[in-house]
Amino acid sequence: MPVQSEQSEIEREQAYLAMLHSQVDIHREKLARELAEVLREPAETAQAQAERGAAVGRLNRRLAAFDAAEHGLCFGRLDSVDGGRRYLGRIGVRGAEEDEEPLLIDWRAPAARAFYTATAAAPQGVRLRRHLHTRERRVVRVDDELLDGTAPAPADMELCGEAALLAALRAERTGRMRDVVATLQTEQDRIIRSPHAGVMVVQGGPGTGKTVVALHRAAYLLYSHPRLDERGVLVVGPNPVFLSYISQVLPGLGETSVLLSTVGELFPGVTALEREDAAVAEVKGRLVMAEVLAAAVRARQAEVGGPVEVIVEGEPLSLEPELLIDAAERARADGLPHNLARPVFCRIVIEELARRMAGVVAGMEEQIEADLAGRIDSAALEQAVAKDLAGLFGQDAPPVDRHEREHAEFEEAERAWLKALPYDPQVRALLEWLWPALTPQRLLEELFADPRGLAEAAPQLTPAERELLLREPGGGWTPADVPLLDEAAELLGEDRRAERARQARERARQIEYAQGVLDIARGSRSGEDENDDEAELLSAADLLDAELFAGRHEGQDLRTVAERAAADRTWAFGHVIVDEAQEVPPMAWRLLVRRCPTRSFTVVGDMAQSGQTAGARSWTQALEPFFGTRWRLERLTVNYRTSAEVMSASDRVLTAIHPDLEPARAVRAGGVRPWRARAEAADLPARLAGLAAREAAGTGSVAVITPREDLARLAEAVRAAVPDASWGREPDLERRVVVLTARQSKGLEFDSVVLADPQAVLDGSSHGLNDLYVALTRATERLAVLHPGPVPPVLEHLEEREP
Ligand SMILES: Nc1ncnc2c1ncn2[C@@H]1O[C@H](COP(=O)(O)OP(=O)(O)OP(=O)(O)O)[C@@H](O)[C@H]1O
Repeated sequence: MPVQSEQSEIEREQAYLAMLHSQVDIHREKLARELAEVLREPAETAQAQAERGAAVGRLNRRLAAFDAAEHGLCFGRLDSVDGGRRYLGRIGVRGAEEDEEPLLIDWRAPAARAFYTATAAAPQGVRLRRHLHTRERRVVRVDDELLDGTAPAPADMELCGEAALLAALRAERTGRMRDVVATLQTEQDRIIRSPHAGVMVVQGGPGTGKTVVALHRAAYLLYSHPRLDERGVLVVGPNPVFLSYISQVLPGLGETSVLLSTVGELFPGVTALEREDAAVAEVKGRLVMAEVLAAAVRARQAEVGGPVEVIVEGEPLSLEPELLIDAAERARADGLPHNLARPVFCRIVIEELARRMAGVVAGMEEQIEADLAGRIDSAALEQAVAKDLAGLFGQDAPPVDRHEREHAEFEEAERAWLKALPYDPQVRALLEWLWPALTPQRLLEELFADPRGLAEAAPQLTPAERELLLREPGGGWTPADVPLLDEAAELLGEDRRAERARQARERARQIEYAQGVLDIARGSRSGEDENDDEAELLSAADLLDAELFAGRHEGQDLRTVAERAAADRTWAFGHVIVDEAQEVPPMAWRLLVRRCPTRSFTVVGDMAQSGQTAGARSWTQALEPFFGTRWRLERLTVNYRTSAEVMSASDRVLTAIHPDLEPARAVRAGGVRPWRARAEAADLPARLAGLAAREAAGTGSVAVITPREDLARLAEAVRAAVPDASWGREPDLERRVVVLTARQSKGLEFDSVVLADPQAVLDGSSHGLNDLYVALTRATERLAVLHPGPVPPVLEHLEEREP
């Protein structure tokens, strides 16, 4: 487009953008007023409170969407062959009149679709696609694409909005992923809008936009299924660094009903920060652990080797194993989890003990009677008793049936024991031993501290594998423990009676507090109500007020859906997105399926990037145990991140991992050629530091990727040259230079990558090739490899240079 006409087009679009922003400002103000009004209104019944909570949530979400659209509000325009024109943006904007055509169409609306799918070959009625590049509220450039057949046919792959896409891809990385609503590509759009309700798996090589697709799909689903807002979407990533990398994308799209989490953060109340050996985590992740835990719970249910004795009021009672086995079977009969079956078991045992105690007492009485009978003339005694009774009741004295009396006495004694025994310390100790009330934490700690118990619960594991699981209690939790805790929580169930009693006490306390507040308020009134009768009436009425007053402060849960979901282990999400899904072990899948009983999943990953020691080799192997064959596979084939040059540097590694996996096609060529250099082991830290400093002086972000064992030493060397460089458990991705391991770099990207000691990365784990592949494919522009020894054969083809 000639410069002058581009300028006038920019001005024209500027006017439209300014009008859109002023319209958004009006809508935003209206919403803020509505929100203030809702918050001001009293809500006294539970229903009113729930309605108010829902209204506040809805208004807050809409406000967040308006706020998020402040930047890049409008990014596209479609002109149709019939003269129609539509503007596209991050949100939909209506005009002042209800029936007016929308001023801006939400990118997720069906009417926006052609923006992502129209091509020169299949223009779908579109004549022109325009990308608007904006900075704050200003239009700075427009890119036009004519789809009327006048443009030359693309040489290889047809890109949608090529100029805008390439500009976005060339932009420097900031350490935070951005949304790409303006440049989504057709194959990505198809997956994002897929109506498939079940499990969708997206396989794609590095940089093909799997994370992009997953996050935009979450936004799309929340838009097209408004009810999903109430249940929220869970996005699971491999580690906190990755989550912080993607954390801005969905809020930037105005979506707040989303919880980003690692699997290790999904058990409220447990912070799983401990590290452990990959071999231990691998055993904990196996599906067989579900059986092991079930057996461990079973072993805590009256598994006794012989009769069990308990002394009640000095009386030794013995319970035979058959009786206990029978009681345990009856307690389990309804399929209740352990803690909920416990009261059933306890009741059966207490009934038995009460019967025995009543029998013991009756036996003692009989014995006394028998002893007396030996010494007293019983006929004379009965005569004397009859005479006494006649004296009391006249001739109507009730006849005495000895058996009936004994039976009634027995029953009464039994009832008394039924009441008393649950408080008897010996009985309580016995029941706690036979069928303890267990928390998931206690079950796991005790199991992993008990070699014999573990051997009995886990015969499927080898002694060496069981040895890996053993540890002292109290050592903290690891991420691999979390799915086990979750599994245990399901097997144990939660006896909520104590919690309900606590809530009742809490409510009584609130009412008492409210009453106190009202009393103080009343105390400041004039003395006119101080007539006794009236005071009596008042206090009853005030109690009602106090209840209402207390009620005002409960039930008003104004937390966001994500906050509520994060605090509730039993929260059922409307949809779950699993990124880097090739990393998810089977036990974690069980947990995730429980978090979404409707099994609505988007699963994205790349089998070639699996770092799991015993990871699955295929999606079928990974998913079949949980979803059977009920999942659909989609593929992404174009690599948007790395240049063709960087891609070809990693080709041989991919072939070594999976000869049958097709490498993704790089979207752009002509970048800097990757290179390698030999650096003697003793010189490696200094050489690496020098190279990092040189790269840092260039453009964009820099990652120095090191073998795990050498991270601290090499990171400190880099820091000596680049003091601002960040490394550690959660490095700051917004620093110019970040030092990390290949595992930590999963899912991330940097303008420049310097890889240190590839052979040590290869030797560092049984999945060394996969780790190396991940490391090489993080670079968008520049890639350099420093190798202390001979170069690994898979990297021999890189150009050799002086470092
Ligand atoms: N349509 C697009 N428009 C602009 N940028 C895109 C597009 N698709 C992907 N990208 C960019 O390509 C890069 C790689 O995307 P993403 O991280 O989603 O890939 P990935 O398949 O998850 O990669 P990996 O498996 O290596 O983690 C990101 O910078 C992303 O913003």
